[in-house]
Amino acid sequence: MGIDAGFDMVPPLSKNIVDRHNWDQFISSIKSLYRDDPQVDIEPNYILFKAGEYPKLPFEGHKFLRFSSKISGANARVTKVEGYITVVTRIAKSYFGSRVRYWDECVDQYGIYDWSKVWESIRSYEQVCGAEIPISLVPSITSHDPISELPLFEIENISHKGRGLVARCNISKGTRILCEKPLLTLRPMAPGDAEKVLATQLKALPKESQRQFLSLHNTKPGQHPFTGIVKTNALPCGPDSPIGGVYPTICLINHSCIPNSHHSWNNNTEQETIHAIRPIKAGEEITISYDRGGTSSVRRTFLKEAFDFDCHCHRCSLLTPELGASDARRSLIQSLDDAIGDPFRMASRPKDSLRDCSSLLQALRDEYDGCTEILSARAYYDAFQISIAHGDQARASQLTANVAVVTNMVRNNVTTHCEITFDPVEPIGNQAEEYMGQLDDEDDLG
Ligand SMILES: C[S@@+](CC[C@H](N)C(=O)[O-])C[C@H]1O[C@@H](n2cnc3c(N)ncnc32)[C@H](O)[C@@H]1O
Repeated sequence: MGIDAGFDMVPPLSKNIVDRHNWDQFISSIKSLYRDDPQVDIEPNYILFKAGEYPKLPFEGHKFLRFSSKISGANARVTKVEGYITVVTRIAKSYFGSRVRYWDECVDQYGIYDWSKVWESIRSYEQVCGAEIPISLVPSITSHDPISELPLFEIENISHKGRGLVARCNISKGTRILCEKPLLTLRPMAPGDAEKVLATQLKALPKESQRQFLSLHNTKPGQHPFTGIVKTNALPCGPDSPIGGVYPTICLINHSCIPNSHHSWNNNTEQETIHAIRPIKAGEEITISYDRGGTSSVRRTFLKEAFDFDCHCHRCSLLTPELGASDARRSLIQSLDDAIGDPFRMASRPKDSLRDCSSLLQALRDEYDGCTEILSARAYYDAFQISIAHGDQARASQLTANVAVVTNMVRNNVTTHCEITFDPVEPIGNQAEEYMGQLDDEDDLG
């Protein structure tokens, strides 16, 4: 008997690249913190804390459920196991946030997992899982022209932009153009540290992958060349992920403020995927968006500061009157989006909020030449939420057809979503939009 304390990882980590990356960083921090501590041993498969009940941290994060020990009794007092638990918990929280559930039986808190499961997980630390295929050796999947069996694109020099991908044949909307595993991934850190980490990662790659990485564009060559390549090319591994991935072919795709393709991270396959979001003609450049929207001056400033280039896309190359008209539409989109996001307005004036959703959809269509499924996703979702919040089941159910298609997009974030299927679904809408438009005074909403 005795009193236990520790933390559980809830839910457990998976084998995906993001979890693996975070766990590796966490283990490195623990190793360096306790490098000179004679009571902490680095065993072949885990870190062993020789205190209390000798808790362990495995090198394979997906096996981990609990870090704990009895914290009462002579043994524990002598070996200060409580201190290890406190410090390891704090560091784990900095990497995994609320997934780390601290518990302490002294104050009637108990772990989430059954002890039988925990013991089973600890026993599994002894065996190492089969070696994983290094990311860089997994080939990319490139869609092919069904007639010629050649890839759908070629790499060409593009005026003012360096290299880029150009469609070899007509590509229809929804086509998966390319799918790649990252050559390497990196989380934000000081440039000096990043350079060292990247040098180590690069060294471990096969020669061909090293060559691919080093051949990528670098807007900031100089003191930190590897970091410069990552800054110029990395795409986030998932919505809002701090981890960036660098890809041999996807990183050759240039930016456009009216892109014809979309990039998304698939957490299950750990691949970045490029889909056509509008029909692309043979000879047309394949482009994605690096920016966050806004008027041309906002985009220009962002692209210069974040990526150090002046945009030469079709939209930014328009003459003043057309560019001015585009900027006016972008400002309208921004103000409608802000108004829809106002929770007080949504609660007190739902009809106005729904009208804004409808106007936003129209403004998006005007600005993006009719191809707005991705950007429209949130507008439909917001309209659905407003209707549901006000008990308007009829309108909400009209919107569900749209929401069914778009929730996937919204759930995965409208800007960098994953796992979106671009089946040739009739754009969400027409019926639901008409229904949203019927906002007359007799309407029972609000
Ligand atoms: C990820 S790389 C794209 C591939 C690059 N063009 C190459 O030659 O390797 C990003 C760089 O491409 C160029 N680029 C991308 N989109 C551009 C655009 N719309 N206008 C001008 N340059 C662009 C910029 O130099 C930018 O730093």
